[in-house]
Amino acid sequence: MATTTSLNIAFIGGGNMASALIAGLLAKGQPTTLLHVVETNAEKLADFQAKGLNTYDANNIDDTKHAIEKADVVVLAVKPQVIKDVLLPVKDSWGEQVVISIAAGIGTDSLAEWLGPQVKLVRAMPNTPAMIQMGATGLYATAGVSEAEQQLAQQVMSAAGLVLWVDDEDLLHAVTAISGSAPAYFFYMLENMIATGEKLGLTQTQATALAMQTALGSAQMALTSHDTPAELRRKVTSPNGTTQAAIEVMDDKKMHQIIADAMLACEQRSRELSQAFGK
Ligand SMILES: NC(=O)C1=CN([C@@H]2O[C@H](COP(=O)(O)OP(=O)(O)OC[C@H]3O[C@@H](n4cnc5c(N)ncnc54)[C@H](OP(=O)(O)O)[C@@H]3O)[C@@H](O)[C@H]2O)C=CC1
Ligand SMILES: O=C(O)[C@@H]1CCC=N1
Repeated sequence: MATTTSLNIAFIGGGNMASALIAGLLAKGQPTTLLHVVETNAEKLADFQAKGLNTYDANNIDDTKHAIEKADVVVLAVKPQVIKDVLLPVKDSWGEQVVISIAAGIGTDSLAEWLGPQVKLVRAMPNTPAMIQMGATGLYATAGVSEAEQQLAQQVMSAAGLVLWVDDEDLLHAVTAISGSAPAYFFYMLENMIATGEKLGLTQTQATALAMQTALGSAQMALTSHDTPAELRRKVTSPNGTTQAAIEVMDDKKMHQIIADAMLACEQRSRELSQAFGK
């Protein structure tokens, strides 16, 4: 089977998530000459062109079709709000390409209607740490996608980090809540820890270095330890000590409930996007 480095991969939409995935692919050795980006934004196109990628003006339907025709794999990386309008004008352009949609919420029933039922369709929910090959991606393949085509999609997305298949499309809403959107939860925690560190007298540089190294160390420890996160937490928490004082505030303010509510809101919003912008 072809490796990603011999595949033509086209991105329709060259924004934040496409840029993160492209960075992952480039780091894995994907030649720029085999990467294609279709975008409306001239500045973004110029940036990709300066890096040696092939670029196409999305305002020109023929240009978009040209990119699709060249590609073995096409990643749909536009906002859920516009994906239908992007796909319908190029419905007659699809051949053997494996199409990977990363649009949050938009179901394969809608996508198949806009692409045509013959298209080999995979949905993915990646996250932005893809940029440093530390991403986590949930994947779902529709019935018509062969084992080899699934492997192809997996190769493309695994350039970004961990990939994990779900066999029920509905679970992609949960994947969005636990990993797709979740880098933002951790960044939010870091932002606020750093701000409070400064209020406690540390410089911004000191607070940033200490908070970030602690996030990295904790994640690495949780990944490599035989202990569960709950056990690791207990090992930091001396009876009646400093950590207990902090955790008691989190418990009193029902932080566990805040985390659960936030993830449920995320999952629910993904379902709403599916209703609002699906067929
Ligand atoms: N960001 C994230 O962490 C994640 C995002 N996703 C999904 O990825 C998709 C993209 O999100 P994100 O990268 O954040 O969004 P961005 O807005 O950064 O990227 C979308 C890009 O598509 C461009 N665009 C708009 N219309 C068209 C068109 N007709 N043809 C081609 N390109 C067009 C936009 O240009 P312009 O700026 O000019 O409008 C923009 O550059 C979404 O569907 C989102 O749900 C999934 C997982 C994680
Ligand atoms: O916020 C969003 O809608 C996108 C999908 C997952 C992460 N970002």
